Amino acid sequence: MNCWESKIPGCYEIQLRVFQDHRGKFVKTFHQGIFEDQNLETQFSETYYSISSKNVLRGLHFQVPPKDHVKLVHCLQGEILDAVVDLRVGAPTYGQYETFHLTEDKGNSVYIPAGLAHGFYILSEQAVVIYQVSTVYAPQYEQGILWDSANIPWPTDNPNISGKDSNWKSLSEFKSPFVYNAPSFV
Ligand SMILES: Cc1cn([C@H]2C[C@H](O)[C@@H](COP(=O)(O)OP(=O)(O)O[C@H]3O[C@@H](C)C(=O)[C@@H](O)[C@H]3O)O2)c(=O)[nH]c1=O
Repeated sequence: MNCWESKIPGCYEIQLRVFQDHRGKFVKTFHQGIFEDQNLETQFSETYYSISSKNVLRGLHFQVPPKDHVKLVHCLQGEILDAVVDLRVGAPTYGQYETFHLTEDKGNSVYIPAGLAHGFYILSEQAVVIYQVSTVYAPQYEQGILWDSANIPWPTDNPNISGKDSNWKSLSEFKSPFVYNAPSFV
């Protein structure tokens, strides 16, 4: 497993090892020891997946404190444009986005620290996206920002989105409760 920090501190792209043979593929998406070695969260509380068709956009979502959480996102089937926006007040990248091209073929994941909004757009005919999150789903703490309010270069202006996702506040209207804790070095 290789891990690269993106321009957003604490947000990583992870390249998994893909074993391929005449039967197909074998990919391990999480290994406690390796995550500990990289100082990444290892206590995940829930795992879930969604199946979406082309042109669907889900997001941009997050849970606010005290139910905020780390997300580990992996595209099991198909191809997505994954995006995060830094909502941590005081972060050097506050308000900025980063995108990742997650595909079944590459076998890559995104590790998203608490305090980032997350969403993705489906590039393939269908995509299956699986997540691990470090706190359980708490609908009363679930919030979002409008998908097109953070300058993310989505491939379309007219994605297929849920009613809920069309009604979030824009990034500029959102009062962030997240505070950036810079990593401390001894
Ligand atoms: C996220 C979630 C949803 N649900 C329910 C609520 C609803 O009835 C149904 C679909 O929920 P949503 O419309 O919120 O699903 P979706 O828009 O796919 O939400 C997901 O979007 C991406 C971008 C993320 O980052 C995820 O963490 C999650 O927020 O599933 C749960 O029961 N548990 C959960 O953890």
